[in-house]
Amino acid sequence: MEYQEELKNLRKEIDDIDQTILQLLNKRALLAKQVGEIKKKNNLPIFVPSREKEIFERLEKLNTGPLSNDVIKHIFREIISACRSVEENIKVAYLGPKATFTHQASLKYFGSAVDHIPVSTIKDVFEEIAKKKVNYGVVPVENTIEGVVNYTLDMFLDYDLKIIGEVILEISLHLMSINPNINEIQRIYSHKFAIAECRDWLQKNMPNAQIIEVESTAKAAEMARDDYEAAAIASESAAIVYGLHILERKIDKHLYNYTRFLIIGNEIPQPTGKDKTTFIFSVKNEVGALYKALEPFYKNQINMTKIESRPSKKEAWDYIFFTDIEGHIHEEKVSKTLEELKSSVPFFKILGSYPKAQDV
Ligand SMILES: O=C(O)C(=O)C[C@]1(C(=O)O)C=C[C@@H](O)C=C1
Repeated sequence: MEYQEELKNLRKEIDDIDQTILQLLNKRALLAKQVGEIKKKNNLPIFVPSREKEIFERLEKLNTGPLSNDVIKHIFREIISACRSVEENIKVAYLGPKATFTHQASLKYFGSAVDHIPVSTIKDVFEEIAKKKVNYGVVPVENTIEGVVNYTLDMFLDYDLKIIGEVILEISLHLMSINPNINEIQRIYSHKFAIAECRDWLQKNMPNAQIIEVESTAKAAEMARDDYEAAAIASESAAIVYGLHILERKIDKHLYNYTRFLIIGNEIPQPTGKDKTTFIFSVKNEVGALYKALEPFYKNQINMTKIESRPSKKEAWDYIFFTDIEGHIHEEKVSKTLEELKSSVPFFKILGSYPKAQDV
């Protein structure tokens, strides 16, 4: 009986704390609203990734536990997302349908208090932003197993939009079905990347199943919901959204299966000290042209983290180089080096300077 009294007292203390948290959350939201009014008057963007990053880093330093930094980040992502939504209703288009990995990336980046709008193609994501129907967009750009999503890179040649951020997700692919018996599965639906990532497991464990490619892992889950003899390879959240049983977990069997997504918008975010700049350029078709173009980066000690070539689609055998470097365009060293490159090549364009993804 004594413990009941103790429980009652502890719960009373929790109730009091919840009340204080509730009052403070609303107080925080009202302050954000005032910040939002100043930003609107001065024509500044409502979403400020550099400020959000500063908040997460500060809290990480202040945190003494027992809650982990990951948990704190998760909670504050939602608090900031909710406060932002009091300032403005932000709309984000992502490569749908609901429960794709891109949807998860969008939730991870913006939190749940924005309008996450599914669209059918990567091109539609760019189109919605260009037409100002949404503020931002989320698209996949590369996977550690399957490589670059060329289609996303090509879109930057057709649209004058900026990369404002990136987010990295660990990919775990599961086999799922409305049918709890794996032995009755005749067909398996999934996206071509997911099928390739699970090929070893499929050959070994389900060699007779028919493999059917569809547009996304989420679409696969939706189709499996309506076909009792079928399974889908998709994410945990797709299993939840479409009400499927997970028959086998993590069939991709890759230790490092990550996908990087780009957040697309119109502005260049402020520097945070841990940024990345992405640009594209072409070179003349002559000996040493690429070597000469890249020399300023070596000379000025700027770390180039990626370079990817794609056909320009203007002339046969003419290429555009998609390049990532460390640093922000507002840093003098970076802007000077890029000026140097710009003056020596036939084509150059900045795609964005944005905070590096924190995890991984
Ligand atoms: O500091 C701001 O600019 C705010 O609008 C407040 C706030 C927050 O909730 O802390 C909300 C949205 C911004 O992206 C950054 C931070």
